[in-house]
Amino acid sequence: MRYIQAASKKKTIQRMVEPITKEIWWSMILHGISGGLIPVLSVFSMEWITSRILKSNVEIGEVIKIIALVSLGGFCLEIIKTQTERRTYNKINLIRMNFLKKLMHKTMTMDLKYYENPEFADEMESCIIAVQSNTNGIEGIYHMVYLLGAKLLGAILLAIILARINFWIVVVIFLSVLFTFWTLTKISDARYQRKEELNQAERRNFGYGHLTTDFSYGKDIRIYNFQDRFLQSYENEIQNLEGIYRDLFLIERRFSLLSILGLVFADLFAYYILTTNGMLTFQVSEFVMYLTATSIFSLMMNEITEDFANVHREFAYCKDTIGFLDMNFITDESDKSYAPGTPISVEFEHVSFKYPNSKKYVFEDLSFKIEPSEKLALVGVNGAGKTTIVKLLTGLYRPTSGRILINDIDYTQFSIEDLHELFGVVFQDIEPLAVTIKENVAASSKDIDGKRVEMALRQVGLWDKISQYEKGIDQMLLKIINEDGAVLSGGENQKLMIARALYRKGTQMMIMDEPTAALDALAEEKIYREFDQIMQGKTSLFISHRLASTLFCDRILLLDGGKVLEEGTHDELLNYDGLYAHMFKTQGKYYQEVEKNEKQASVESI
Ligand SMILES: Nc1ncnc2c1ncn2[C@@H]1O[C@H](COP(=O)(O)OP(=O)(O)OP(=O)(O)O)[C@@H](O)[C@H]1O
Repeated sequence: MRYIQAASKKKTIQRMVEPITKEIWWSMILHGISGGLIPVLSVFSMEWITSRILKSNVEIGEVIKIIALVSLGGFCLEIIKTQTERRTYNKINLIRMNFLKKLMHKTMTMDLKYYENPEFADEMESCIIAVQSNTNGIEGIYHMVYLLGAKLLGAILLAIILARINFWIVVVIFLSVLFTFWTLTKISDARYQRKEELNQAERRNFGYGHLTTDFSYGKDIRIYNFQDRFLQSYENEIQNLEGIYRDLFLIERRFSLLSILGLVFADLFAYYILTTNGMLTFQVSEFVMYLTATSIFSLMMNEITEDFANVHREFAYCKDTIGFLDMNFITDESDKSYAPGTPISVEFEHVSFKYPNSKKYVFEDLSFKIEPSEKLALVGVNGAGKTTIVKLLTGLYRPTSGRILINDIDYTQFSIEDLHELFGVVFQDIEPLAVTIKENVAASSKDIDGKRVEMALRQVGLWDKISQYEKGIDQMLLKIINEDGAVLSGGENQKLMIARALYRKGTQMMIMDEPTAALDALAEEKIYREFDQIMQGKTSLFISHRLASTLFCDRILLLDGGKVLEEGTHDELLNYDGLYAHMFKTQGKYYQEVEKNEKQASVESI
């Protein structure tokens, strides 16, 4: 793998043993002893019962007594075995959930450059596989190892019994089992080697499933007839997966045939020795006992082999998960705190940047400064790099070269938490979370100041709407988790996100990336009018395609070809008569025409 390094065997075992509590260990011992004695009891009971039945003067009462005692013993052992297993099942499940929690934390805190990288996502899939199921991965191994104790003890005791007839029976069965283990590991190794291909195919399959079931794509799929296109692509994905599975199946078929041959040979050998040696030396009851012991031993050894092979298979994924959890995916981590308490200045100093998987630079040698409390508008054509500037400024990505300074200090010196605390950001692709309105605004579930939530909602003009809900700011949003959740419109969501940026106490700079794109003209006009009050004197960066909306800003930067092409106030740039003036006039003409058409339409309708 390129990004994630699997942990060593030793470290993986260490990490997996750490969370096992004393209670689980004791349960395992109790389960192992009770489960291990059951097959031995069955084997001896055959001898006890047969010898009584074959006596010339059969005493039915005695036979029934033995059957009753054996059944009672078996019942007690079975109860201990199943009860200990049941009680421990949930505890093992919790261990897996804790691993999953750590993985979720890692995923949510790692640098965005990993999160946005599909190659990384494919590698991460192997780590997720190990924590998302009860029967596979980490939890699967715990369950299998837990159950193995009983099987191993049973097999050892039976091996001791069988070794009394002929030591070679045990040796041959053991060798055949080793051979089966080898074949099974070959099969699982083949699968593991193709895991990235499989993950990639599964990710794309999931992607198509998501596309067709996520209702936000529903309208476009129907209107633009994407159905055939998606079904065709999905068909290709099925064929791709089928190809991989076919290759794996061929390997599986070859090795499983070999393993079956090994097992048949071992069984034939054991029964041969038993019949040739045993029939001459043993009584019938002993013979029955050894016959039963041989078949149970052979079955148990097969089960044990399969369990070991499964543990071997799943362990490979666990090594990836532990490796992932132990690795650091946060760059330039500093624990130095920083809380200036006043509006900040921001400076890009000869910054060059390209995305990790890309050869093309978005900027080369970009320099500009935003003074404390200054309101700067950033404009430019699509793809000019405006959002990338926000990602760099907020530390979601770091410059490839050059420095970003906050209050003249290199921002890599501050802890990422403190850096994030400085910014109230509203991105263009906004999505509220499926929690209450107040949690959405406060971005927290604890210590929420209801008054501040209300004030922020009033400032963005959303209070009238929210106060109409019976539960007010305690109303849940979205229907994914709560079917009574409220669904806000695109513009209302955008207002909610602005309210979130305003709520934060530590915010010293407001960043608005197309914050009004989904707002209606009245709401947009109101927000601009009240922008000074909304921004509360904070340093502000405002990105918008509607150039008229930049009028209230102190300065405008026009970004083009990875450089600052023009810079100045709105009037200065109009006088300069460059690209900004051209864009503004074109937009102005468009808006004037729309306005003219609307007026004409209303006159005609009268
Ligand atoms: N995660 C990414 N990986 C690789 N390239 C990216 C990534 N995100 C953006 N880009 C590329 O970086 C360039 C700048 O993108 P950015 O989103 O910053 O532009 P923008 O000016 O905000 O565009 P718009 O006005 O359309 O929102 C684009 O060429 C885009 O394709």
